[in-house]
Amino acid sequence: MTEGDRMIEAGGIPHRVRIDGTSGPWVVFSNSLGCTLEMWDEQVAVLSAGHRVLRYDTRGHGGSGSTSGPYDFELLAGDLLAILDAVGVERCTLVGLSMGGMIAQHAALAQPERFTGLALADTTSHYGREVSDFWAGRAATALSQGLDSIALTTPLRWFTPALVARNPELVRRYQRTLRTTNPEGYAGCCAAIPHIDTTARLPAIDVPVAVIVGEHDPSTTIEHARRLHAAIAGSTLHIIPEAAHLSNVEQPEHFTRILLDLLRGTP
Ligand SMILES: O=C(O)CC1=CCC(=O)O1
Repeated sequence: MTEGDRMIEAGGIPHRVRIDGTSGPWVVFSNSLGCTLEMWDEQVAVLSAGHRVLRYDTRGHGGSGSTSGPYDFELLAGDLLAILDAVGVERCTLVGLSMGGMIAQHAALAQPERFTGLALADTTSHYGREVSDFWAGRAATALSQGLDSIALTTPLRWFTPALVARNPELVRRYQRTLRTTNPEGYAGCCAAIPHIDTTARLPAIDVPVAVIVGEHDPSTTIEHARRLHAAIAGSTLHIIPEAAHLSNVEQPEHFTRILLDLLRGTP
């Protein structure tokens, strides 16, 4: 826990929540697998002047509680909506990256009146069947051995080789977070990810949406972003050069500019 964090009961477990900014419209952030609310530090530093910003650790991550899996996106989006209820956030722009983008899609489809805009970054609405074994293997490894071996290789999907060479300390920081993620929570989320299947329901979203993807994202590729963009009439597509999966961390200024543009266009 850092000063400013608070624990909020949602979905039957405590969630670590942090709120920055004192006035303005709400912006809410949902983290990706194996990361924590700290992944948004660079965006929050800018947006909290003029917005109230809420971020939280997803179930099984960081300082939030965990339950045994498997999880699904109804559960994870339900946690987010319960946090919004508990804090009193009636309407907000919702930003999610990767798993957080999958949670954001489910939250927006469940309670569309609540969201004035969405940023769906490095995420997808559907995976092919071929990824099921990959995610089942990750879950099994996490439960049987912990996150050490996953933490060695995963950041090579999160960051480009150039970033790994330029800023090894940042990479080590993300590896530490991943290594200390609760194996039960990580595996629970791995069970949800391959079942994402929102494509057919996305046309119902009728608020401004920024679809964002790192040019070199090997996990949720440009093709996944194009599918999201094609399915949501009010969306714009942003391909961020020199970024892999964690495009907001690798190219924070570019990513934040896209969010500022989105926020300017939302009611
Ligand atoms: O962790 C990864 O390798 C990539 C990823 C896919 C879904 C997610 O949240 O992270």
